[in-house]
Amino acid sequence: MGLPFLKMHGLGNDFVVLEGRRALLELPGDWIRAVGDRRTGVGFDQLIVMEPPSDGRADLFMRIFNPDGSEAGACGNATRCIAHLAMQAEGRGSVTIETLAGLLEAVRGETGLITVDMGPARLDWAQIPLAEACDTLHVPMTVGPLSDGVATNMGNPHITFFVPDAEAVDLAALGPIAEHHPMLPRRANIGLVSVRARDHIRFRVWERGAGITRACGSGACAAAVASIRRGLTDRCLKVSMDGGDLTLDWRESDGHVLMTGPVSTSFVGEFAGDLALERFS
Ligand SMILES: N[C@@H](CCC[C@H](N)C(=O)O)C(=O)O
Repeated sequence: MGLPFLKMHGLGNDFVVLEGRRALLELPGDWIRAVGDRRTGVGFDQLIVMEPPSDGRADLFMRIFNPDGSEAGACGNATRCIAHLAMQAEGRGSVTIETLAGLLEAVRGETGLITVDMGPARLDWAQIPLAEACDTLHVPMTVGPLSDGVATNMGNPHITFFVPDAEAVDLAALGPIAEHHPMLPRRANIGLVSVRARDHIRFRVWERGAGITRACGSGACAAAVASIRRGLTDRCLKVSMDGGDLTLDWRESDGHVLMTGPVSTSFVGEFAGDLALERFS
């Protein structure tokens, strides 16, 4: 039996989306890695499985896998994509999505862009988590020219480094070293920020378990929070990535980060693979 999938992306950060609400999908790690590898499979930055929610307040649960088979707690760009699918199916303008990191509320604005409340930025060293107690505004970790980073947990761990010119940094070489640095017991997504104005930053990312991607929603949240904490930008700003722009707002009243951006559907496909499917009763 074939397994249908949707290929979607948010600003070029691309996803294979599977329907797992009627039948529990048992996805072997080897299968995830083979499908995620662009040389052997359809390829993705993240594999997203829609599952039934465990919390009655949520419309659905979103499970997130990286192409190396690891599971992530948050994915901002995919949250917009899944929110779009759920809103379209229900004919509604807002939905609540459950993730490993918590409940995320999403609304479609008049322009068609989707805003997700990505929840609070977690800033304590143990919440990131880091290997030892330190000030997360100045993480004692150096990788080549990258140092004095800012650590943020947005449901997943991020280290943001400020550099004069993000384009000039060899992220392909430095990203994997930083991702596996001993300060990061659960690894981390590695971001580079160059500040362009009080309301605009340039952001490049090396994603944990995925490598360089064209955009990272949770990384954009972390980059915005880091820039604001350092006093380099205002609380509402544009984050420009290789794949396009997101608008970020770190709300003062509750410390939640609001992320606004677009959603795209690329194509519908079907895996012919022999996956174990366990029917819900
Ligand atoms: N693309 C994502 C982040 C995906 C998860 C990340 N690689 C991790 O392991 O934490 C986004 O848009 O936020």
